[in-house]
Amino acid sequence: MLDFKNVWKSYKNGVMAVNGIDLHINKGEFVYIVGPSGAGKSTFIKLMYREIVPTKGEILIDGVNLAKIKQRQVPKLRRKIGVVFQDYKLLPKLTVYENVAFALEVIEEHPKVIKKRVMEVLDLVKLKHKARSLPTELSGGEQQRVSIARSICNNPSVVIADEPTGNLDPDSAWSIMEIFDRINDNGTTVVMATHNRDIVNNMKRRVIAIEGGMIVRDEQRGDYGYEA
Ligand SMILES: Nc1ncnc2c1ncn2[C@@H]1O[C@H](COP(=O)(O)OP(=O)(O)OP(=O)(O)O)[C@@H](O)[C@H]1O
Repeated sequence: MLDFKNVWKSYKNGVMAVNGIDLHINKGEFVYIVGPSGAGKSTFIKLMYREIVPTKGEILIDGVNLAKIKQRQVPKLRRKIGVVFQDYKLLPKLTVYENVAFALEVIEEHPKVIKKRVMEVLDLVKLKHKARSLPTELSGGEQQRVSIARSICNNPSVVIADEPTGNLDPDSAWSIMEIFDRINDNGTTVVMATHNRDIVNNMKRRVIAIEGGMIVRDEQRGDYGYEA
């Protein structure tokens, strides 16, 4: 479902952040992206959801070449992809319900469908009872659960997460991982950049290690492989 073919990315300042990556991820896989700080993980993740485009090479999601699509087609592409960030990126003046509904309103989903789907995903992340709360009234773990609900509300084929547990205490981090696990069990591909050694070593999945913008290791049920 996701292919990188000889992908390179250099930034304007000359930094080569991704150096010739070839990769195939199957539908339904769960993949951790690990590596030292500055290794190129975030760049790799941003390429995947077309926040940035490669300097060279091709990235295909479900056969669609991300470099070839026009700017106006990007929202359509994003329907296939859910994105979760370390800092949640919720809209502070909107309630939990409205934050999730917003993702469906922008793709002009029918109001009846929106209501049903928002309550379904809030139920999945166990936050139905907080639907009327503002993000500032929630803990960090709860805010991240809202952001996951938002990322999956339009049934994407892949959820891409950049350090989703980076700001959370261990208990909240594990509750977030349980949700990702459940999403993956339902058939959604999950790609997650993380520095969380404990999680990678205890919830075994495919591990891709990046160093200097290159894949240096790719193992099924791998270890984190670096000191914490
Ligand atoms: N917008 C940018 N402009 C120029 N250089 C950048 C930009 N973003 C990242 N870089 C550089 O590209 C390289 C890879 O950065 P990236 O953020 O992808 O690493 P990372 O593995 O995600 O690091 P971390 O674990 O610290 O988040 C680094 O040398 C970084 O300084």
